[in-house]
Amino acid sequence: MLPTPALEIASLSRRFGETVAVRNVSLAVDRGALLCLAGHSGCGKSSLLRLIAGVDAPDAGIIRIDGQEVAGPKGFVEPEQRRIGFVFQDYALFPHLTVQENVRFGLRGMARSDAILRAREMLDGVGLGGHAHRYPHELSGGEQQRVALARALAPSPRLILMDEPFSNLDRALREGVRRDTVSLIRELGTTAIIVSHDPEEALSLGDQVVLMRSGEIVQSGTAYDLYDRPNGTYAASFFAACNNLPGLVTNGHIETAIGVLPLAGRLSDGDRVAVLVRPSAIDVSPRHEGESLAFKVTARQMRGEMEAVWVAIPGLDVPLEIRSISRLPANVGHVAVQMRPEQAMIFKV
Ligand SMILES: Nc1ncnc2c1ncn2[C@@H]1O[C@H](COP(=O)(O)OP(=O)(O)OP(=O)(O)O)[C@@H](O)[C@H]1O
Repeated sequence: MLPTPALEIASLSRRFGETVAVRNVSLAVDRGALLCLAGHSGCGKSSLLRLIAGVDAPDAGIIRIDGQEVAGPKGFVEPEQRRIGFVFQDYALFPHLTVQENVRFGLRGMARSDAILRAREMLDGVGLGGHAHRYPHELSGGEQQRVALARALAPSPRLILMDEPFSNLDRALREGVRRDTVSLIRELGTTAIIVSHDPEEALSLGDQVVLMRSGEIVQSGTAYDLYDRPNGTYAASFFAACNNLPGLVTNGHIETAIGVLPLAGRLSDGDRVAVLVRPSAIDVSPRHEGESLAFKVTARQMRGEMEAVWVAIPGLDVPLEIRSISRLPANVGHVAVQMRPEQAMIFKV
């Protein structure tokens, strides 16, 4: 028999007037797994998190935690009874309580001496053992985030929910805090759901990534599934900018403005397709004007590790964007471009 998932959601919906914030969402998260909920602002990520936490109730559908129905036809389990930890975007620390008291707040009901020991253990775990008696305003943003994490994890929740937990940190700090957070969650074996609108963060964080749009799940899978095998143009473009080339199936292959691709999937002559190619999946090399397959460079931008190059392609409305790690000569005016066929994503239109 398969193990019971830590969280199971079936056909969940929540509507606010005309707006359907969550529409027929179903998903399962294995115990100890980390799921990242990704999507643009307003797609329903926070609404879904609130339903799981129990601070809001669904109009339809079922939520089960460790096999126990917490929302659905059998009734509704109050948030305090769900044993869920929550880390808010702004951390929501109590300003008048010390760091240790903030962590102990999550341990109401435990004997005082045990709570102090547990708070100390958690603060050591997030590297803040020496800051126990400080107040939140005496901490940096990264330290406040770690206190919020320690507070949420201290009561050993069945599930931890984190709403954009890294978005208030500056870029230099974010990656380190992200790594430490994930390693602590993994060490404790806690099942976690992290909301992010940042595509790179979503790909790097979770065992499982769920992409939402207008309250619905667009695609769910590993980061590799979503990035390498998106199920449509929306998922392909969400995780990285793509060039969108119109293609036509002709004589058993796909013709585009920058070359021909072998036929993939169930397509036949005359079918129109969208060929999505990431800027990094196109090779570029110098050519002389007038040579066959020489395209004009319209702009270049040095980005350090790579260079962004835009190239005018006859038949395309917008210049083709290429990101190249090999250097082009400073005075290059025309280039040849070559897309890597295995990295082209083809969708019937
Ligand atoms: N209490 C509410 N009353 C009315 N509409 C709501 C309410 N909560 C959410 N919505 C609407 O539901 C939709 C989903 O909102 P939600 O906050 O879940 O999105 P989100 O993906 O978390 O966005 P963000 O990343 O900006 O936080 C939005 O259109 C929002 O305006």
